[in-house]
Amino acid sequence: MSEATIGTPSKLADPEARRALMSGVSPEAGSSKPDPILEVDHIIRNFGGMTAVHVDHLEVQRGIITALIGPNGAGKTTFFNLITGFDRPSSAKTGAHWSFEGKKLDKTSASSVALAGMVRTFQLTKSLNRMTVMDNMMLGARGQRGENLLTAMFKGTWGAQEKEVEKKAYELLDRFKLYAKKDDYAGSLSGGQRKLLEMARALMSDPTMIMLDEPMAGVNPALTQSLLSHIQTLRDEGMTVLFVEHDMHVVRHISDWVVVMAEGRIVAEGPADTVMSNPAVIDAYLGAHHDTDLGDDSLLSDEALEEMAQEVAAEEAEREAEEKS
Ligand SMILES: Nc1ncnc2c1ncn2[C@@H]1O[C@H](COP(=O)(O)OP(=O)(O)OP(=O)(O)O)[C@@H](O)[C@H]1O
Repeated sequence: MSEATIGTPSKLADPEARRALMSGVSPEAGSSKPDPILEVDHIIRNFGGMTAVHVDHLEVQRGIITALIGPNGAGKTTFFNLITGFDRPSSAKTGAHWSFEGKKLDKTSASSVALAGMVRTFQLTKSLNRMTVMDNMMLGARGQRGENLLTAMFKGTWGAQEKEVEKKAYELLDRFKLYAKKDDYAGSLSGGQRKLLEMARALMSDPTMIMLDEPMAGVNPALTQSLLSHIQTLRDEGMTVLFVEHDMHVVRHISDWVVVMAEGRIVAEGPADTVMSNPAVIDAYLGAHHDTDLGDDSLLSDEALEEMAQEVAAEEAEREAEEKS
């Protein structure tokens, strides 16, 4: 089992080791993983008569970056909400189960999920915008593994604890290039800096797995590279990363494994290239009238365009021949 420790490289920092680890995994929805950190069974969420999520089985491999993709409305955010305890499955009483590090999380509150080591980033809300960067970081510690800290306050050991937490906050702000902004209001940060703060804040609780909901949304190109390398560094230090992202170039660039959702269900899994050429995945995106660029620029090559033109011409010729006969 690999431990996520800042600064210590994991054996999965080696791309070859990651490829070898996942090479035996079947690229099918719900496939078994060599060492799953998260296992989900029979999670269904209905809103009125509509089923937003219906996941029969999913395993997330420890120590790698897994992307959760799918067209708009596929159920990705609802699924994140369910497994992190921010929503309850409609199937709670009919067999919904999920476990993290082998520990059952059914019926668990969001704070207990975070306490177990699975944290998600949150967009900065209005009230968080009105707080300083440093206060946001301190809240990260309180909101996540806060019980210990609150107990410490009452026991009078708060001072020592707070210093330790402050030290960690400074280290993370330094690492995410936000130290100079520590006394600024979070609301004054740029889109990319806010994403960095969301990530840094989530790390205050020393998670084993971090869940990122669209980490690149609203980030300018200059900071995109920095965010991507932060995510890769976390993985290289042993953390498990699960992220939702619409930008397929980003998905192809950093994912070790991709899980595809459509209409609430997992429809495919596998390495990015395999998944994005899977007809079921292309259908899911086209069926959702989604004009997402699947990030494969070769699809736009002259040869590909020529091939498409030839196919169209052949179909037309066939139709004309049928009409004449
Ligand atoms: N609280 C709610 N009440 C009713 N319907 C909801 C609610 N939350 C989500 N839905 C519906 O559930 C479906 C899945 O939504 P969800 O936001 O999880 O999809 P998504 O894959 O995250 O989409 P996007 O990529 O656009 O963010 C959608 O049809 C959405 O309208």
